[in-house]
Amino acid sequence: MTSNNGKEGAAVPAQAKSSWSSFLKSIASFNGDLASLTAPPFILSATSLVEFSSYWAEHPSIFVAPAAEKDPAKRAMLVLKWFLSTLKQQYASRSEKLGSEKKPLNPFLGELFLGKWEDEAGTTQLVSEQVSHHPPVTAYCIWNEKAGVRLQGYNAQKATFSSTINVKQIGHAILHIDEFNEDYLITLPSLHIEGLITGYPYVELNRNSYIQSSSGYTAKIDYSGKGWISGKKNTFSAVLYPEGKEKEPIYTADGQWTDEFTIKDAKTKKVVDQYDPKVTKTTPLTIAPIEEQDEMESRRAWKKVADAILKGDTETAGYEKSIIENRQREMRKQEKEEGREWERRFFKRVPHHKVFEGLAHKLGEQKINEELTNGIWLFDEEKARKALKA
Ligand SMILES: CC(C)CCC[C@@H](C)[C@H]1CC[C@H]2[C@@H]3[C@@H](O)C=C4C[C@@H](O)CC[C@]4(C)[C@H]3CC[C@]12C
Repeated sequence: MTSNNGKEGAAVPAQAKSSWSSFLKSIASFNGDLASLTAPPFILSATSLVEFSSYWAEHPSIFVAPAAEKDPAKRAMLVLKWFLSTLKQQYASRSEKLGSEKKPLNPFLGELFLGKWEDEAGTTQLVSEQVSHHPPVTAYCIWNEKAGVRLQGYNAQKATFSSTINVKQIGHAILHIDEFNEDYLITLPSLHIEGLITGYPYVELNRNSYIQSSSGYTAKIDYSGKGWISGKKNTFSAVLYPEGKEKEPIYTADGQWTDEFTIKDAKTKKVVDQYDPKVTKTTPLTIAPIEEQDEMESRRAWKKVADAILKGDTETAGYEKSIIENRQREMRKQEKEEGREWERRFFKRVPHHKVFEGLAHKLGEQKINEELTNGIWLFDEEKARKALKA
């Protein structure tokens, strides 16, 4: 049950087999907080969940492409294309790289992941910050100044166990395009873990998710997987239609989010765009060398833990992790004594988010459940300017 690079059926060491079956027994009764899940060492990842925000823009050219499109319907189609192109990074990149999905490191309050992508799209910047620890919430902002495109959002996860681990994502993302003063609300799909029995877990997305634009277009993405009888892994089918007219689609998109997909004109059935992850390479994210990073930056803060996990040294990983956790406990105690709260570096809590509320209403979504995300989080440009200058 060590990584087998996706080749199932390889010999599994007896010790790993028995710790995996005890793990399976333990998750049947866990309480919904993924952070509290004690996974066997071989399923632990050396990467913190705060890094996952970068999956939104590993193809910067696709991320900024809608800003150059004058036609609003085509623009909405390009936003859908970008969203679909992020799914493989978000939900399958670990199983592809490591042979199976792994349990990420649980970020501490204030943990940061900062970087930028430099390529033909210019500079695209990323800030990701753990804005809450109980419940765990990550907020992020990704922007490309030249193109005038900005994505911001935050998310938490709530897990339940019923045959497998089922995860509901709480939160949303909003893409803003300056040129057209346009916003797109992106809802986050729920997911479940497949392959728990075989010991090579991977993510499958559930039901559907939406993209609602302020310009009056809705995209609905339906997810399906490999059934008992038919169907392929990681399949989706999407429609883009004028708001309220689901039966009158303008574009359709079909394929596998881990593989190729095609976008067609719904009337003429002509292919208008295609995407193949094997052809469209990702741009690597540039981050500061560890020694130049702030002490709150993820790779610097977790270095000793990550090194130990990669070496398979569980004892040292546990010891180094407890140093971080104890320091965090001390900080919270001190803040409580001083009657203050930890100051977030890039985000602020707001009472309402009008853009979200307006677009969510069009989708018939309920209000934001603030309790589940410890508030409504917005990128604070003022704070960011100061923090990035420092
Ligand atoms: C593998 C298993 C045995 C342990 C459980 C791991 C569990 C905590 C992981 C597994 C998949 C993770 C999802 C991941 O697929 C992608 C995303 C998208 C990203 O934008 C936000 C985080 C999220 C939802 C991860 C959360 C942690 C999950 C559920």
